[in-house]
Amino acid sequence: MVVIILQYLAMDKIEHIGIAVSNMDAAKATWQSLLNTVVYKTETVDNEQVSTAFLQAGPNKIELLQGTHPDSVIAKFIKKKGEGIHHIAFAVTDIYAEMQRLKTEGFTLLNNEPKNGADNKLVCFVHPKDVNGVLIELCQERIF
Ligand SMILES: CC[C@H](C(=O)O)C(=O)SCCNC(=O)CCNC(=O)[C@H](O)C(C)(C)COP(=O)(O)OP(=O)(O)OC[C@H]1O[C@@H](n2cnc3c(N)ncnc32)[C@H](O)[C@@H]1OP(=O)(O)O
Ligand SMILES: [Co+2]
Repeated sequence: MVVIILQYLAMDKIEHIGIAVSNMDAAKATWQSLLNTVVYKTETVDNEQVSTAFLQAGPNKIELLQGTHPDSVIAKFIKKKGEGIHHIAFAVTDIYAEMQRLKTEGFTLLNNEPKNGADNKLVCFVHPKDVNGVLIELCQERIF
């Protein structure tokens, strides 16, 4: 029983890798050519000031992100570090329980409550300063 509970409170798999891009149309063409596939979903997430485009590579997903405002997190990131890998997102079964677990483990969460993400997810972010410089996103499927 303990094993099942521990499994429940864990990161299930890498849900997507977020890539910050400055020109979405050019980036979509690049990644479609690289992966020999087509973007399966585009979505603007206003509360994050980002437009996103998703591509599937086997069981894995690439999320292209472009800022929709000069002050957006993505625009700031590109200004500072240029285009590139922005975050790694993990799928979780219970984002509330996982957030609580990470807090007790001493990780800094960037939002106290899960927020609506792209691709029908509830999301939360973990500060890169606590994870060897890597921004981490937790994703739980939104049921409704
Ligand atoms: C939700 C839609 C979609 C989805 O999948 O559903 C998304 O993934 S949206 C993705 C965009 N949204 C976010 O990233 C939200 C969480 N991010 C933040 O809150 C900020 O970006 C934060 C706190 C990580 C950094 O913001 P801040 O204002 O502090 O910017 P600074 O430039 O001052 O950065 C401080 C410090 O962190 C380093 N940094 C910033 N971004 C990243 C990153 N993506 N990966 C690694 N490190 C990052 C930055 O270089 C600074 O480090 P320093 O050593 O002080 O220079
Ligand atoms: Co993401």
